Amino acid sequence: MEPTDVPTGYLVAGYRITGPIGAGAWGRVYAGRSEADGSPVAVKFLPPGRLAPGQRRTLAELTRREIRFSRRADHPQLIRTLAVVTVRDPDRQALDGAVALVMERAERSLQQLLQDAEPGRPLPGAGPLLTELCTGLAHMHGKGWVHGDLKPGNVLLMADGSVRLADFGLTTELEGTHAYIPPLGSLDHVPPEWWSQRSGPRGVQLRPGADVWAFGVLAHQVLTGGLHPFLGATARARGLAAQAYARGVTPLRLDERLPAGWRALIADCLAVDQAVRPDARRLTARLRALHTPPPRRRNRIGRLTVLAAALLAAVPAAGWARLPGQAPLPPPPPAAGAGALPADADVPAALREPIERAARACPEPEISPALIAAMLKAESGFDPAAARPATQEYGIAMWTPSVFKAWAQDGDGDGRKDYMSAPDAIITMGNYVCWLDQQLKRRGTGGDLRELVAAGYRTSDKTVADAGGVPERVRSHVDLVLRYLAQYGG
Ligand SMILES: Nc1ncnc2c1ncn2[C@@H]1O[C@H](COP(=O)(O)OP(=O)(O)OP(=O)(O)O)[C@@H](O)[C@H]1O
Repeated sequence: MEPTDVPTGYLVAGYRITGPIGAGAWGRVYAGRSEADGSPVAVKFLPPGRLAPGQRRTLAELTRREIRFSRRADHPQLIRTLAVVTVRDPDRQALDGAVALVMERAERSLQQLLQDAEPGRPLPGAGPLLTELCTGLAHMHGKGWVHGDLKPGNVLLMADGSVRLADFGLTTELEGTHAYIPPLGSLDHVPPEWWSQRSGPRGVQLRPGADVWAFGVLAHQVLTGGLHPFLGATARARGLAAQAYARGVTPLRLDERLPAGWRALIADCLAVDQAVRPDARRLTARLRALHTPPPRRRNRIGRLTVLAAALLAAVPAAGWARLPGQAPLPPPPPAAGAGALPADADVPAALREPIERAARACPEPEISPALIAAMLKAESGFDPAAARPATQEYGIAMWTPSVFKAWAQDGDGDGRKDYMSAPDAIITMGNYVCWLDQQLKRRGTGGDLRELVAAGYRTSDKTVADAGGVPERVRSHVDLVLRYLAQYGG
């Protein structure tokens, strides 16, 4: 195919090209800047080129899909397309008629990150990265779309650390239970059913389970510094190994360093029968739970802590000890009385144990009993029956029921997860603010993390990160939390 060489300084749709980023099978991507405000962009040129008829048809189909889905993609984890134009430049034949897709610019791709990774070790921030990615996938599936080409090269990492799913050239819309795409894809990430399918006039059939399979492969790569779950020197050999597993000839052999929870999640994604692969929404909830420490019963803490200390001492360099997504290693025990709420604090006696338990479950030092107590007092004045129906906030921690559902923990051990139960609401709050704290650290948002967490609980981690600190509209609430925090010795 004729390459689309775009010179530095070239102007397209108000964006000035500043240099090449990379090339894919069908197009080239360049860095650029907006002439209006200097903001960085990436511009993908899909060439008009002189192609063989079959190639031309495929390119036209990919371009049509890319334009269609890029324009409609509207989610924080899907790359945003700012403009789509057809280049008109009769003086440059190779460019005249090319389609230029102007997108927000990422810092690098997951593919690049994996190339530099140490085999066997999880990438830093692996758990939150996979969770964010899965949120984007769940959004697409919720709309009835299948991405169709999920692979590390199509997962982009932004300057603020957030993740975007990109490249909608093979994205398609479900018609009933199936969709159709041209018979293309990354051999390393296509599911086993892809290999055995005959391509009909509309291409090959696709279901959301294909994306879930690809996610399982990708999760294995992210959690093991790039190792593919199926062994082989080439993508085709790995594809054959995946097919042998699907036929029951060989068992699934995931990297043995993977902790049990992650191993089970990946194995579920790599189920041979695509009907039993988990859906992306459930997967997101499982991912969240995997990289936030679960609450523990008080009488088990001593035993678990001894075990954790032994494990930490035995595998200090294994990499897993630092994986944010790994729950099994509990934090070290608090020294007697350390972190406990002052005896004379106005925290109701019945709430002290769940508050201290919630804080202990989080390895982040900012998430102390004093902070959780201060947040609860500012939220509801410690009233388990509090309700603000106008804003859909209920219970002692003022949970919005739909948000609570995604994070819910059973704090009182009655087998139910109920935001009107104070222990359930408090333990879930601890779980959520622990994740918030980790997200804010990962995004590098500057400021006092306790303030940021209190603000994030009222808004979201993204709102706080975008504001670069406490957003003005929650300032007075955060000040209240800080006042109570000081009273509780925090
Ligand atoms: N919005 C973006 N910001 C920064 N880099 C990008 C952006 N979009 C794509 N890239 C990078 O540009 C390069 C080419 O991307 P492109 O989507 O054309 O191909 P690919 O996904 O690498 O391969 P293929 O076309 O075979 O799927 C890749 O390295 C990709 O990470």
